[in-house]
Amino acid sequence: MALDIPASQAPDGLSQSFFGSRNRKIENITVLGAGSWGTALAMAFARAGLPVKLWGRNAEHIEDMKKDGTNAKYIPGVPLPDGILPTNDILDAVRGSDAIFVVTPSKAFKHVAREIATSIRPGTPVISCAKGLDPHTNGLLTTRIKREIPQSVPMVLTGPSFASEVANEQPTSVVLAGPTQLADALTEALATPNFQLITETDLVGVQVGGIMKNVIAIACGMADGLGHGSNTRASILARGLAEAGTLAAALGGNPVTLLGVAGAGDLALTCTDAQSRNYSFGRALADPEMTLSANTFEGAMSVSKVCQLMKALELDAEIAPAVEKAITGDITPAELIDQLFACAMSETHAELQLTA
Ligand SMILES: NC(=O)C1=CN([C@@H]2O[C@H](COP(=O)(O)OP(=O)(O)OC[C@H]3O[C@@H](n4cnc5c(N)ncnc54)[C@H](O)[C@@H]3O)[C@@H](O)[C@H]2O)C=CC1
Ligand SMILES: O=C(CO)COP(=O)(O)O
Repeated sequence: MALDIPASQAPDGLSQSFFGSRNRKIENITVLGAGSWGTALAMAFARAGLPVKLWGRNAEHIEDMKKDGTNAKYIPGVPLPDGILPTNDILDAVRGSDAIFVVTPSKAFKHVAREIATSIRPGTPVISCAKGLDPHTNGLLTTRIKREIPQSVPMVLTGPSFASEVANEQPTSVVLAGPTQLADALTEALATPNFQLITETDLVGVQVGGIMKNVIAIACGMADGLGHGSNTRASILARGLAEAGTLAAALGGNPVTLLGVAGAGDLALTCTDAQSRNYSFGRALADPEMTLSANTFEGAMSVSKVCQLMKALELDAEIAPAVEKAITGDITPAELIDQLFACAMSETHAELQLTA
């Protein structure tokens, strides 16, 4: 297995080159991926007053969006604000862009990054908004961005943010991680009272928070689907936070980051709310009568990769391996709960270690 572990911070020089001698500002935005999260983000950015090109791969879907003035498939009932230009031409979408948000599922990152690589200006922020691992390497998505588009500045947008709530202007805070000067400039351009951006420099910690909350939410969904109580769910959630902390530290991130919006915040959201597709996926494993309408389950896609990564890093893990086994059918959801509550918790797992 190829291990591809990051530090992924852009060299200072590149983010400096964004501002450069022509004093570039954030004046236009590109969003790649016209699913639920891409569309909700495009709406938030357009409400901040910036023109947004919203690219989707399906030409018919894009034509429907232009005709109807809404994304009926993913965000029904919410009109697209002025300033959003849906397009099916990915190169036109990224050419001349000041910031590119990649909002496809993780599995598409390599292909999308390769397609746009030669059309990106040096120093342009390319911001991962997905919450999974690169399936080709088990590495972080910022590492993939850097590899495919070396002249770009990889960044991350993550945190507790159901797309439909952002689209409906519910007050929301997300984290924007990357070099400080660029993160500040993007925050100034994009934040509104109902869509706040918190800047952060720990690219590794925030990505691990987003990846792991999806895996832990599947376990919480199983517990709830079996009819267990809030105690059970809270225990899995807290132990999942610790498991995420060990992974973040091993990859060079700071476990303290996991206590913030992009860790504990997103876990609290995803592990307790039926709006979450990952939580619902777990519930459906425990309750075969339940049907699922969505089809993006990042936690289910990434759990085996997370397990391989943790094994390669010689980390103890309880929840991710149990979730993997429950998905492959090696254990039942009831056995998952038995396993998690039978195993004696080591000190590392009992507490989130607060030093990197
Ligand atoms: N929906 C949400 O509330 C949030 C989602 N996210 C993350 O955003 C990412 C995208 O999720 P959603 O937009 O929710 O999924 P979605 O299922 O609503 O939409 C996915 C979009 O990606 C497109 N797509 C799929 N495969 C592709 C490929 N190979 N190339 C190009 N486009 C492709 C689909 O056509 C669709 O437009 C995921 O990593 C998810 O974890 C993060 C925060 C919130
Ligand atoms: O990431 C999300 C909210 O922060 C969305 O979670 P799901 O992918 O589980 O729906």
